[in-house]
Amino acid sequence: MQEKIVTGKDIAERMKNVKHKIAVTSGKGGVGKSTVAALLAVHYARKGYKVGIFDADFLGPSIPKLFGVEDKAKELIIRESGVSPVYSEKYGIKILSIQFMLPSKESPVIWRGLAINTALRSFLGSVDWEELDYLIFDTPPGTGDAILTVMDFVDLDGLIMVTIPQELSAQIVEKAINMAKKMDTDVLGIVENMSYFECTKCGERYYLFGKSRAVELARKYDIDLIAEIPYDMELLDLAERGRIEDYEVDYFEYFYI
Ligand SMILES: Nc1ncnc2c1ncn2[C@@H]1O[C@H](COP(=O)(O)OP(=O)(O)OP(=O)(O)O)[C@@H](O)[C@H]1O
Repeated sequence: MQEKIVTGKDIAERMKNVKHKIAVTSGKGGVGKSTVAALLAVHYARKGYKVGIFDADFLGPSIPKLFGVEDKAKELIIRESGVSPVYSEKYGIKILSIQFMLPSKESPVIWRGLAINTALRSFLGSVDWEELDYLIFDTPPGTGDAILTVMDFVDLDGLIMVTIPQELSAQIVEKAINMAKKMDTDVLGIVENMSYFECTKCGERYYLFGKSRAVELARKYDIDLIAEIPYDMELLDLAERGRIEDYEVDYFEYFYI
């Protein structure tokens, strides 16, 4: 049987009842991009909006783990009309991840290039989100195929760039900002993660990774610095236990989209 090729029109049809679409990306891997995408989704969900997360991070899909829904793949409902996402426990955030398509959570994803592009398009064209106020895309780090495909096929409100206070991370974010410009996609803001660690006993701040370039980047490109998130053991603990929805601090209080 020949597989149907998903077109931009099919994807636009899927997205037509999604009001806002925001992609979260980063320069380097492991800087907390998925965590930021999850916290943004929780922020909107707490305000009563209908929210979805599309985990398009083919290299390290971690959204299901953050929300404790790794074992819910079997609950995915595949109908003629499309794939229905699973729901997070506390706020009913709709979640779809590449991880749900893997035989086990330890399975690596070894697709690349064209295969990533094709698989991503096929997902984008088959998920039945119904109505959403916000759809957050967690994309792989860097300026690779997945983010380009998302920018090509989805009419995004824009990108949020996540960085840490490290020269290499800032450099790659700068590249990503320039890529977004070339693709005519707005950068909604920069989030600096793991900015500092605050001692819970004496309140002193330690700048673990050194000098921040987030403020400089924000100024240079006239982009908002949305948040500076500290290294927080409670956040780490909740993330590890799949309870990110229980983390109470809201770093997006002053972010309006
Ligand atoms: N502010 C923070 N405080 C403490 N731990 C954090 C913080 N942000 C992220 N982490 C932890 O750091 C690790 C990496 O975070 P995360 O998976 O969100 O990064 P990522 O950039 O999405 O990684 P990848 O490149 O694999 O997609 C996770 O264990 C996460 O719980």
